[in-house]
Amino acid sequence: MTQIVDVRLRRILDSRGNGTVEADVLTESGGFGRGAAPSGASTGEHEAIELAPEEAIAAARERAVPRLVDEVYAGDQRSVDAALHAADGTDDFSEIGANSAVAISMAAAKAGADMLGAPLYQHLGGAFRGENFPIPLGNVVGGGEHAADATDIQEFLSAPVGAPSVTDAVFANAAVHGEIHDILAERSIPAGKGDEGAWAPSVDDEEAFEIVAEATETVSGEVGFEIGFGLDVAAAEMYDEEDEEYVYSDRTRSTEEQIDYIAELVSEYDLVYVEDPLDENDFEAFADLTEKVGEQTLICGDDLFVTNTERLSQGIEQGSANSILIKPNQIGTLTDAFDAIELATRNGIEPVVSHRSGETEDTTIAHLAVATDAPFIKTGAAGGERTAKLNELIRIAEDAL
Ligand SMILES: O=C(O)[C@@H](CO)OP(=O)(O)O
Ligand SMILES: [Mg+2]
Repeated sequence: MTQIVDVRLRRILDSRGNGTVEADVLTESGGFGRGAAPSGASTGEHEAIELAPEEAIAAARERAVPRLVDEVYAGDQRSVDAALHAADGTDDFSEIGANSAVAISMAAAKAGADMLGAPLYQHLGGAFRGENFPIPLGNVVGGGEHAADATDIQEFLSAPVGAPSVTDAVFANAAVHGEIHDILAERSIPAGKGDEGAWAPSVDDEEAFEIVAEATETVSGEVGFEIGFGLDVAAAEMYDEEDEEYVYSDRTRSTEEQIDYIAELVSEYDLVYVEDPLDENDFEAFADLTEKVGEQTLICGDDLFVTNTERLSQGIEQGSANSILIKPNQIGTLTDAFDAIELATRNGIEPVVSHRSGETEDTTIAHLAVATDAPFIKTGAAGGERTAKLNELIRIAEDAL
Protein backbone atom coordinates (compact mmCIF):
# COMPACT_ATOMS: atom_id res chain seq x y z
CA MET A 1 0.00 0.00 0.00
CA THR A 2 1.16 3.49 -0.71
CA GLN A 3 -0.57 5.22 2.19
CA ILE A 4 1.71 7.88 3.62
CA VAL A 5 2.77 7.01 7.18
CA ASP A 6 5.41 9.65 7.79
CA VAL A 7 6.57 12.98 6.38
CA ARG A 8 9.89 14.34 7.63
CA LEU A 9 11.11 17.82 6.88
CA ARG A 10 14.55 19.32 7.34
CA ARG A 11 16.63 22.29 6.30
CA ILE A 12 19.49 21.43 3.94
CA LEU A 13 21.95 23.46 1.86
CA ASP A 14 21.32 24.59 -1.68
CA SER A 15 23.94 25.38 -4.34
CA ARG A 16 24.20 29.02 -3.24
CA GLY A 17 24.89 27.93 0.32
CA ASN A 18 21.43 28.99 1.47
CA GLY A 19 19.03 26.83 3.43
CA THR A 20 16.23 25.04 1.63
CA VAL A 21 13.52 22.51 2.49
CA GLU A 22 14.00 18.78 2.04
CA ALA A 23 11.14 16.35 2.57
CA ASP A 24 11.11 12.58 3.11
CA VAL A 25 7.87 10.67 2.55
CA LEU A 26 7.45 7.12 3.83
CA THR A 27 4.63 4.76 2.94
CA GLU A 28 2.95 1.93 4.80
CA SER A 29 4.79 -0.85 3.03
CA GLY A 30 8.20 0.74 3.02
CA GLY A 31 8.16 3.10 0.04
CA PHE A 32 10.50 6.03 0.38
CA GLY A 33 10.84 9.31 -1.51
CA ARG A 34 12.95 12.40 -0.96
CA GLY A 35 12.51 15.81 -2.58
CA ALA A 36 14.23 19.17 -2.13
CA ALA A 37 13.01 22.62 -3.10
CA PRO A 38 15.06 24.79 -5.45
CA SER A 39 15.09 28.57 -5.19
CA GLY A 40 15.12 31.44 -7.68
CA ALA A 41 17.07 34.71 -7.71
CA SER A 42 15.29 36.40 -10.61
CA THR A 43 11.89 35.37 -9.29
CA GLY A 44 8.67 36.40 -11.00
CA GLU A 45 6.38 38.80 -9.19
CA HIS A 46 3.49 36.32 -9.50
CA GLU A 47 5.25 33.18 -8.26
CA ALA A 48 4.03 31.12 -5.33
CA ILE A 49 5.64 32.29 -2.11
CA GLU A 50 8.87 30.86 -0.77
CA LEU A 51 9.15 31.24 3.01
CA ALA A 52 12.32 31.10 5.11
CA PRO A 53 13.02 27.36 5.36
CA GLU A 54 12.55 27.19 9.14
CA GLU A 55 9.23 28.98 8.84
CA ALA A 56 8.08 26.83 5.91
CA ILE A 57 9.03 23.65 7.77
CA ALA A 58 7.25 24.66 10.99
CA ALA A 59 4.10 25.67 9.10
CA ALA A 60 4.06 22.49 7.01
CA ARG A 61 4.56 20.32 10.10
CA GLU A 62 1.62 21.97 11.77
CA ARG A 63 -0.76 22.27 8.84
CA ALA A 64 0.19 19.84 6.05
CA VAL A 65 1.65 16.77 7.72
CA PRO A 66 -1.55 15.90 9.65
CA ARG A 67 -3.52 16.04 6.39
CA LEU A 68 -1.12 13.62 4.72
CA VAL A 69 -0.12 11.02 7.30
CA ASP A 70 -2.59 8.11 7.40
CA GLU A 71 -4.86 10.13 5.13
CA VAL A 72 -3.46 10.09 1.59
CA TYR A 73 -1.83 7.61 -0.80
CA ALA A 74 1.59 8.64 -2.05
CA GLY A 75 0.80 7.07 -5.42
CA ASP A 76 -2.22 9.34 -5.82
CA GLN A 77 -0.42 12.54 -6.74
CA ARG A 78 -3.53 14.65 -7.24
CA SER A 79 -4.73 13.80 -3.73
CA VAL A 80 -1.33 14.56 -2.21
CA ASP A 81 -1.24 17.94 -3.92
CA ALA A 82 -4.90 18.67 -3.10
CA ALA A 83 -4.08 18.01 0.56
CA LEU A 84 -1.19 20.49 0.32
CA HIS A 85 -3.51 23.13 -1.15
CA ALA A 86 -6.13 22.46 1.52
CA ALA A 87 -3.53 22.66 4.27
CA ASP A 88 -2.31 25.99 2.95
CA GLY A 89 -5.66 27.57 2.15
CA THR A 90 -4.28 30.45 0.04
CA ASP A 91 -3.74 30.61 -3.71
CA ASP A 92 0.00 31.25 -3.48
CA PHE A 93 1.17 28.86 -0.75
CA SER A 94 1.98 31.79 1.50
CA GLU A 95 0.98 29.84 4.63
CA ILE A 96 3.11 26.70 4.34
CA GLY A 97 5.53 28.02 1.71
CA ALA A 98 5.86 26.81 -1.87
CA ASN A 99 9.24 25.43 -0.80
CA SER A 100 7.63 23.04 1.71
CA ALA A 101 4.83 22.23 -0.72
CA VAL A 102 7.06 21.37 -3.67
CA ALA A 103 9.49 19.33 -1.56
CA ILE A 104 6.63 17.23 -0.18
CA SER A 105 4.93 16.94 -3.57
CA MET A 106 8.11 15.63 -5.20
CA ALA A 107 8.96 13.34 -2.27
CA ALA A 108 5.48 11.79 -2.38
CA ALA A 109 5.79 11.17 -6.13
CA LYS A 110 9.10 9.42 -5.59
CA ALA A 111 7.65 7.35 -2.75
CA GLY A 112 4.80 6.36 -5.06
CA ALA A 113 7.27 5.33 -7.76
CA ASP A 114 9.37 3.44 -5.23
CA MET A 115 6.33 1.43 -4.14
CA LEU A 116 5.56 0.54 -7.74
CA GLY A 117 9.17 -0.34 -8.42
CA ALA A 118 8.95 2.00 -11.40
CA PRO A 119 11.18 4.89 -12.37
CA LEU A 120 9.66 8.25 -11.45
CA TYR A 121 9.12 9.29 -15.08
CA GLN A 122 7.00 6.17 -15.65
CA HIS A 123 4.98 6.65 -12.48
CA LEU A 124 4.27 10.23 -13.59
CA GLY A 125 3.97 9.70 -17.33
CA GLY A 126 2.94 6.09 -17.89
CA ALA A 127 4.43 2.95 -19.36
CA PHE A 128 4.94 4.38 -22.83
CA ARG A 129 7.18 7.25 -21.81
CA GLY A 130 10.96 7.12 -22.08
CA GLU A 131 11.20 7.02 -25.87
CA ASN A 132 11.51 10.77 -26.47
CA PHE A 133 13.96 13.02 -24.73
CA PRO A 134 14.08 16.73 -24.14
CA ILE A 135 16.82 18.82 -25.72
CA PRO A 136 18.84 20.33 -22.88
CA LEU A 137 19.34 24.10 -23.02
CA GLY A 138 22.67 24.74 -21.29
CA ASN A 139 23.52 28.06 -19.68
CA VAL A 140 27.07 28.84 -20.83
CA VAL A 141 27.45 32.61 -20.29
CA GLY A 142 25.41 34.74 -17.98
CA GLY A 143 24.97 37.73 -15.75
CA GLY A 144 21.87 39.63 -14.69
CA GLU A 145 20.76 38.59 -11.23
CA HIS A 146 22.98 35.50 -11.37
CA ALA A 147 26.37 37.25 -11.45
CA ALA A 148 27.53 40.79 -10.71
CA ASP A 149 29.53 42.80 -13.24
CA ALA A 150 28.75 40.50 -16.17
CA THR A 151 26.28 40.58 -19.08
CA ASP A 152 22.93 42.41 -18.87
CA ILE A 153 21.19 39.43 -20.47
CA GLN A 154 20.83 36.81 -17.76
CA GLU A 155 21.55 33.64 -19.75
CA PHE A 156 23.12 32.61 -23.06
CA LEU A 157 21.92 29.06 -23.65
CA SER A 158 23.58 26.49 -25.86
CA ALA A 159 20.89 24.56 -27.75
CA PRO A 160 22.08 21.37 -29.48
CA VAL A 161 18.97 21.06 -31.61
CA GLY A 162 20.51 18.56 -34.05
CA ALA A 163 21.86 16.13 -31.46
CA PRO A 164 21.07 12.49 -32.28
CA SER A 165 20.68 11.55 -28.60
CA VAL A 166 20.26 13.18 -25.23
CA THR A 167 23.75 12.04 -24.23
CA ASP A 168 25.27 13.71 -27.31
CA ALA A 169 23.30 16.84 -26.48
CA VAL A 170 24.48 16.93 -22.86
CA PHE A 171 28.11 16.50 -23.90
CA ALA A 172 27.74 19.10 -26.66
CA ASN A 173 26.62 21.71 -24.11
CA ALA A 174 29.55 20.81 -21.86
CA ALA A 175 31.88 21.17 -24.86
CA VAL A 176 30.45 24.62 -25.67
CA HIS A 177 30.97 25.60 -22.03
CA GLY A 178 34.59 24.39 -22.30
CA GLU A 179 35.12 26.13 -25.66
CA ILE A 180 33.96 29.42 -24.18
CA HIS A 181 36.52 29.03 -21.43
CA ASP A 182 39.20 28.73 -24.12
CA ILE A 183 37.94 31.74 -26.07
CA LEU A 184 37.88 33.84 -22.91
CA ALA A 185 41.44 32.75 -22.13
CA GLU A 186 42.56 33.67 -25.69
CA ARG A 187 41.03 37.10 -25.25
CA SER A 188 42.62 37.41 -21.79
CA ILE A 189 39.20 37.89 -20.22
CA PRO A 190 39.08 36.57 -16.66
CA ALA A 191 35.86 34.79 -15.85
CA GLY A 192 34.38 33.38 -12.72
CA LYS A 193 31.10 31.53 -12.79
CA GLY A 194 27.59 32.67 -12.00
CA ASP A 195 25.02 30.92 -9.84
CA GLU A 196 24.25 28.28 -12.47
CA GLY A 197 27.84 27.47 -13.42
CA ALA A 198 27.79 29.62 -16.57
CA TRP A 199 30.82 31.81 -17.26
CA ALA A 200 30.27 35.31 -15.96
CA PRO A 201 32.85 37.45 -17.78
CA SER A 202 32.87 41.19 -17.48
CA VAL A 203 31.96 41.78 -21.13
CA ASP A 204 29.08 43.60 -22.77
CA ASP A 205 26.23 41.67 -24.35
CA GLU A 206 27.58 42.28 -27.85
CA GLU A 207 30.87 40.54 -27.07
CA ALA A 208 29.02 37.71 -25.33
CA PHE A 209 26.98 37.13 -28.50
CA GLU A 210 30.20 36.99 -30.51
CA ILE A 211 31.82 34.50 -28.12
CA VAL A 212 28.80 32.22 -27.84
CA ALA A 213 28.22 32.25 -31.60
CA GLU A 214 31.87 31.29 -32.18
CA ALA A 215 31.82 28.56 -29.54
CA THR A 216 28.60 26.93 -30.73
CA GLU A 217 29.83 27.02 -34.33
CA THR A 218 33.19 25.47 -33.43
CA VAL A 219 31.67 22.68 -31.35
CA SER A 220 28.97 22.07 -33.94
CA GLY A 221 31.73 21.55 -36.53
CA GLU A 222 33.49 19.11 -34.22
CA VAL A 223 30.48 17.00 -33.29
CA GLY A 224 28.83 17.15 -36.70
CA PHE A 225 25.34 18.26 -35.70
CA GLU A 226 23.58 21.59 -35.35
CA ILE A 227 24.06 23.59 -32.18
CA GLY A 228 22.18 26.85 -31.98
CA PHE A 229 21.78 29.12 -29.05
CA GLY A 230 19.14 31.04 -27.19
CA LEU A 231 18.66 33.53 -24.38
CA ASP A 232 16.95 34.14 -21.12
CA VAL A 233 16.76 37.92 -21.16
CA ALA A 234 14.98 38.02 -17.77
CA ALA A 235 13.74 41.41 -18.93
CA ALA A 236 11.51 42.00 -15.90
CA GLU A 237 14.72 42.52 -13.93
CA MET A 238 15.76 45.39 -16.21
CA TYR A 239 12.35 46.98 -16.65
CA ASP A 240 11.82 50.32 -14.96
CA GLU A 241 8.07 50.51 -14.40
CA GLU A 242 7.97 54.22 -13.70
CA ASP A 243 9.87 55.28 -16.81
CA GLU A 244 8.48 52.34 -18.80
CA GLU A 245 11.85 51.42 -20.25
CA TYR A 246 14.40 48.63 -20.21
CA VAL A 247 17.60 49.68 -18.51
CA TYR A 248 20.83 48.25 -19.94
CA SER A 249 24.33 49.14 -18.70
CA ASP A 250 25.00 51.48 -21.60
CA ARG A 251 21.53 52.67 -22.65
CA THR A 252 17.81 52.30 -22.20
CA ARG A 253 15.18 50.92 -24.58
CA SER A 254 11.49 51.71 -24.83
CA THR A 255 9.14 48.73 -25.22
CA GLU A 256 9.05 49.26 -28.99
CA GLU A 257 12.82 49.43 -29.14
CA GLN A 258 13.11 46.31 -27.00
CA ILE A 259 10.81 44.39 -29.37
CA ASP A 260 12.86 45.54 -32.39
CA TYR A 261 16.14 44.77 -30.63
CA ILE A 262 15.08 41.20 -29.79
CA ALA A 263 13.69 40.66 -33.30
CA GLU A 264 17.03 41.79 -34.75
CA LEU A 265 18.94 39.44 -32.45
CA VAL A 266 16.71 36.54 -33.51
CA SER A 267 17.55 37.18 -37.18
CA GLU A 268 21.20 38.01 -36.72
CA TYR A 269 22.07 35.02 -34.57
CA ASP A 270 19.37 32.66 -35.70
CA LEU A 271 18.31 32.31 -32.07
CA VAL A 272 16.30 29.18 -31.44
CA TYR A 273 14.90 30.31 -28.10
CA VAL A 274 14.21 33.59 -26.31
CA GLU A 275 12.88 33.56 -22.76
CA ASP A 276 11.35 36.58 -21.03
CA PRO A 277 12.35 39.16 -23.63
CA LEU A 278 9.84 41.63 -22.16
CA ASP A 279 8.41 42.61 -18.81
CA GLU A 280 6.48 40.01 -16.83
CA ASN A 281 3.22 41.99 -16.97
CA ASP A 282 3.32 42.98 -20.62
CA PHE A 283 1.27 40.26 -22.33
CA GLU A 284 0.67 42.66 -25.18
CA ALA A 285 4.30 43.40 -26.00
CA PHE A 286 5.01 39.68 -25.79
CA ALA A 287 2.23 39.17 -28.35
CA ASP A 288 3.70 41.81 -30.67
CA LEU A 289 7.10 40.11 -30.57
CA THR A 290 5.60 36.62 -31.02
CA GLU A 291 3.68 37.94 -34.02
CA LYS A 292 6.96 39.20 -35.49
CA VAL A 293 9.30 36.28 -34.87
CA GLY A 294 7.18 33.41 -33.55
CA GLU A 295 7.62 31.49 -36.79
CA GLN A 296 11.42 31.60 -36.46
CA THR A 297 12.00 31.01 -32.78
CA LEU A 298 10.47 30.09 -29.46
CA ILE A 299 9.30 33.02 -27.37
CA CYS A 300 9.09 31.59 -23.89
CA GLY A 301 7.27 33.00 -20.87
CA ASP A 302 8.89 32.36 -17.51
CA ASP A 303 8.21 35.30 -15.19
CA LEU A 304 5.27 36.04 -17.52
CA PHE A 305 3.45 32.75 -16.84
CA VAL A 306 5.08 31.50 -13.59
CA THR A 307 3.83 27.96 -14.44
CA ASN A 308 0.33 29.22 -13.67
CA THR A 309 -2.58 27.97 -15.82
CA GLU A 310 -4.56 31.20 -15.35
CA ARG A 311 -1.71 33.34 -16.61
CA LEU A 312 -1.02 30.83 -19.37
CA SER A 313 -4.68 30.99 -20.44
CA GLN A 314 -4.40 34.75 -20.75
CA GLY A 315 -1.22 34.32 -22.79
CA ILE A 316 -2.94 31.82 -25.08
CA GLU A 317 -5.84 34.19 -25.59
CA GLN A 318 -3.57 37.08 -26.45
CA GLY A 319 -1.02 35.08 -28.45
CA SER A 320 1.73 36.23 -26.11
CA ALA A 321 4.17 33.34 -26.54
CA ASN A 322 4.70 29.97 -28.19
CA SER A 323 6.57 28.43 -25.26
CA ILE A 324 6.28 28.28 -21.47
CA LEU A 325 8.91 27.63 -18.81
CA ILE A 326 7.83 25.05 -16.25
CA LYS A 327 9.23 25.36 -12.73
CA PRO A 328 7.37 23.25 -10.16
CA ASN A 329 8.39 25.52 -7.28
CA GLN A 330 6.89 28.56 -9.03
CA ILE A 331 3.45 27.05 -8.56
CA GLY A 332 4.06 24.69 -5.62
CA THR A 333 3.09 21.17 -6.71
CA LEU A 334 3.71 18.61 -9.43
CA THR A 335 -0.01 18.49 -10.20
CA ASP A 336 -0.04 22.22 -10.95
CA ALA A 337 3.10 21.90 -13.07
CA PHE A 338 1.55 18.97 -14.93
CA ASP A 339 -1.66 20.86 -15.58
CA ALA A 340 0.32 23.80 -16.98
CA ILE A 341 2.22 21.46 -19.32
CA GLU A 342 -1.01 19.82 -20.50
CA LEU A 343 -2.72 23.13 -21.15
CA ALA A 344 0.34 24.32 -23.03
CA THR A 345 0.68 21.19 -25.14
CA ARG A 346 -3.02 21.19 -26.05
CA ASN A 347 -2.59 24.72 -27.36
CA GLY A 348 0.63 24.24 -29.28
CA ILE A 349 2.76 25.99 -26.67
CA GLU A 350 6.09 24.21 -26.16
CA PRO A 351 6.91 23.45 -22.51
CA VAL A 352 10.48 23.84 -21.27
CA VAL A 353 11.00 22.16 -17.90
CA SER A 354 13.45 24.18 -15.84
CA HIS A 355 15.76 24.27 -12.85
CA ARG A 356 16.21 27.35 -10.64
CA SER A 357 19.42 29.27 -10.06
CA GLY A 358 19.53 27.86 -6.52
CA GLU A 359 19.44 24.07 -6.81
CA THR A 360 20.11 20.80 -5.00
CA GLU A 361 20.98 17.28 -6.14
CA ASP A 362 17.26 16.60 -6.64
CA THR A 363 16.60 15.12 -10.11
CA THR A 364 12.80 15.34 -10.28
CA ILE A 365 12.75 17.78 -13.20
CA ALA A 366 14.63 15.31 -15.43
CA HIS A 367 11.84 12.80 -14.81
CA LEU A 368 9.12 15.40 -15.20
CA ALA A 369 10.47 16.38 -18.62
CA VAL A 370 10.56 12.76 -19.84
CA ALA A 371 7.17 11.99 -18.26
CA THR A 372 5.49 14.83 -20.11
CA ASP A 373 7.34 14.46 -23.41
CA ALA A 374 8.61 18.02 -23.01
CA PRO A 375 10.69 19.07 -26.02
CA PHE A 376 13.22 21.00 -23.90
CA ILE A 377 14.76 21.04 -20.44
CA LYS A 378 16.79 23.93 -19.08
CA THR A 379 19.10 22.73 -16.37
CA GLY A 380 22.55 24.23 -16.86
CA ALA A 381 25.68 22.78 -18.40
CA ALA A 382 28.17 22.43 -15.55
CA GLY A 383 28.28 22.09 -11.76
CA GLY A 384 27.15 19.21 -9.55
CA GLU A 385 23.58 20.36 -8.92
CA ARG A 386 23.17 20.81 -12.71
CA THR A 387 24.93 17.61 -13.78
CA ALA A 388 22.75 15.69 -11.29
CA LYS A 389 19.80 16.29 -13.64
CA LEU A 390 21.78 15.89 -16.88
CA ASN A 391 23.32 12.61 -15.72
CA GLU A 392 19.88 11.39 -14.66
CA LEU A 393 18.66 12.03 -18.22
CA ILE A 394 21.54 9.93 -19.54
CA ARG A 395 20.59 7.15 -17.11
CA ILE A 396 16.90 7.34 -18.06
CA ALA A 397 17.87 7.11 -21.75
CA GLU A 398 19.95 4.04 -21.02
CA ASP A 399 17.28 2.52 -18.80
CA ALA A 400 19.91 2.33 -16.09
CA LEU A 401 18.08 3.72 -13.06
O1 LIG B 1 15.14 32.91 -14.73
C1 LIG B 1 15.27 31.70 -14.80
O2 LIG B 1 14.83 31.08 -15.75
C2 LIG B 1 15.88 30.93 -13.67
C3 LIG B 1 16.59 29.67 -14.00
O3 LIG B 1 17.56 29.79 -14.98
O4 LIG B 1 16.58 31.74 -12.79
P1 LIG B 1 15.98 31.92 -11.31
O5 LIG B 1 15.89 30.57 -10.72
O6 LIG B 1 16.98 32.81 -10.61
O7 LIG B 1 14.63 32.57 -11.45
MG1 LIG C 1 13.92 32.84 -16.72
